[in-house]
Amino acid sequence: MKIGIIGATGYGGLELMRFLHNHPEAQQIDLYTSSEEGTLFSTKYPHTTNLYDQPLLKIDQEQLTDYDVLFTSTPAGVTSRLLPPLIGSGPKLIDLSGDFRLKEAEDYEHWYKKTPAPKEAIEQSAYGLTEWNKEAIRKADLIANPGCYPTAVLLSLLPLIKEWLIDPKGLIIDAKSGVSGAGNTPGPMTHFSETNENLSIYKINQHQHIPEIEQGIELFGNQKTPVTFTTHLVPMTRGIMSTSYAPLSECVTEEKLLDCLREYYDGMPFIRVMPESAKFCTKQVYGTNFCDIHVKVDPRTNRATIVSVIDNLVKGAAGQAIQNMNVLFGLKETTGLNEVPLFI
Ligand SMILES: NC(=O)C1=CN([C@@H]2O[C@H](COP(=O)(O)OP(=O)(O)OC[C@H]3O[C@@H](n4cnc5c(N)ncnc54)[C@H](OP(=O)(O)O)[C@@H]3O)[C@@H](O)[C@H]2O)C=CC1
Ligand SMILES: CC(=O)N[C@@H](CCC(=O)OP(=O)(O)O)C(=O)O
Repeated sequence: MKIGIIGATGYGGLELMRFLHNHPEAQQIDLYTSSEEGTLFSTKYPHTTNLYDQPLLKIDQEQLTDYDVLFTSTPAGVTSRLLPPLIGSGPKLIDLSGDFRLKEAEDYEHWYKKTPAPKEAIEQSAYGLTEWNKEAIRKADLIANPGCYPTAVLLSLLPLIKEWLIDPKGLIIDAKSGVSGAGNTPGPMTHFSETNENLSIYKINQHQHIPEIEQGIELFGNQKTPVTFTTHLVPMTRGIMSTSYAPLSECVTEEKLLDCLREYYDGMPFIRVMPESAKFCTKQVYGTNFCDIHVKVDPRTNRATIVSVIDNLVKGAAGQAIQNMNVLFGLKETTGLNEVPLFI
């Protein structure tokens, strides 16, 4: 397979390369830049010496049709312009940004404060939450890879919402992310002296993933409701923990919730519904494409606490993107993604 990566110098791009390096079908990987044409990748990132000693290429729209797969891992607002002319021109397009995730262009404009992609392009894209949308992914030329937080949130809640075991109307989702979620451009929020030994809450009621989560609940859980979703920045590099507090439907027990999750995700290699005795933390999925889920019921309040963890850069970005590539090309979903978590 001939693969191109646009945004290769960013965190998502780095993770794509790390996994594609060991992917048996990846024969050629070209790396594109908008700002550092000609620079050797390994000069920019010395940890890739002898692995990626190749110059970064200038983005040339005509050359891009030459690939089997083109990954784009760029800031919001780039691919809404770059990709529409490429749809159906040859390569399968897998976009890690938020530009094609929201089916209503007005929602994108409202939450991202940017001009949306053309409506026809949005309609042609498939939302890449792999475990829930495989049929559409297989047929699509453009995959809108999900956001990191929505991946963790939706994977843990959708089976329970779909089966009416919890009531999404009373749902409160409390999520925390490591700093790499903000990408590789340093800013006031990610500066070491302001993140180290600190905990911040941010974008209260304004996070761009709120409409994506609500859309996922409607599309796959068949229920339309606004949700409360709040994000926090934790002084760690990788990882997302999503903790949801959900009112239970009548006579629902912890066992019933666990059975539902286990049944839905039976045979799905990256979803692990963890036993009660397990320790539960972000490091148990560090560097891998796993999403681990843990559930507890409080009979006193009749609420469930539903927790999930992912690595934001892997299942939340590059790993899920490669999982989608595997689905698109009829490969085993785990191809190139068989990592053991880096726990210590
Ligand atoms: N970090 C995360 O955990 C996750 C990120 N995402 C999304 O994935 C995308 C990439 O994120 P991330 O890798 O963290 O971001 P980074 O900021 O780390 O990297 C983005 C890269 O995009 C390239 N770029 C910037 N402007 C342009 C442009 N105009 N045209 C082409 N390329 C451009 C830059 O490389 P160069 O200057 O060399 O062109 C840069 O290295 C974002 O949309 C992000 O929201 C999604 C899920 C999780
Ligand atoms: C820690 C941190 O800042 N995380 C980012 C994740 C953004 C992201 O990856 O989302 P999009 O692709 O939808 O832009 C945030 O909360 O905005």
